[in-house]
Amino acid sequence: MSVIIKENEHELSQELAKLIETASNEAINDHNGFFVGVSGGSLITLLIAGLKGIRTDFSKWKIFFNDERVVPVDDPDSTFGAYKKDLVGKVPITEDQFVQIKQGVTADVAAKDYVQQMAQYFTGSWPAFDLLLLGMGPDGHTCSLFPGHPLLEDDSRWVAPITDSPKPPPARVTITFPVINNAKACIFAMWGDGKADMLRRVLVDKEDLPVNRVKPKSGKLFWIVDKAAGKYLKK
Ligand SMILES: O=C(O)[C@H](O)[C@@H](O)[C@H](O)[C@H](O)COP(=O)(O)O
Repeated sequence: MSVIIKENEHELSQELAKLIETASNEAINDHNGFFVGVSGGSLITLLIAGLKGIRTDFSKWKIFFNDERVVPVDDPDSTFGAYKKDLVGKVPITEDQFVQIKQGVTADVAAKDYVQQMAQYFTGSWPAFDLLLLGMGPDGHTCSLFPGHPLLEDDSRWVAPITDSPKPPPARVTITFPVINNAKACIFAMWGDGKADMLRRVLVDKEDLPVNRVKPKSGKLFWIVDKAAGKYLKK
């Protein structure tokens, strides 16, 4: 595991972009495609800032959602809606490169359908993402895997529905831990004072929180944070 502390949000977004560029170019050289999972929340801001400057063949990217809210695309809560509004057009990525959840169905149906969609790109018992870009919530959740929730133990399916998410909106779909830990690399990226306490609990106290269950078998796990978020971490 590597913990990288950058001076500010700008440097953090540049570092994140550099790691994404390397992962993308390696994947494209290896299998002519880059399969990346993205999260919602504040990560999008970092990606908008960083991705513009990277040199890679964006047309080879297929972008999946680590989790997605079961709402219409034009709802302000839709993660795809946010990427469509804020990222498409600013970097050479088109809408159809995103693997979207099925619209107008329950979380259960959307989760099953998402597995079918993923199965068009991955073989094997678990999908092997080239990279997962993860966020951490203030309670230590990642994707839509929340502390104390039974989904933390789900090891039977690639994508699970959740209808009682403590972070609104309640209905979502999320990849499960076996999928996360089968990824070739995982990156947590975050900034700001608001993340500092939880980062201490996670990385210093090593509490049993969902984010601490992210242990990719590949061993490639990065935490990239700014000085404010990392203020309790040793240099
Ligand atoms: O649906 C979501 O909300 C996200 O996918 C979620 O998993 C996010 O990564 C964390 O909640 C952190 O969000 P922030 O970075 O906005 O705190």
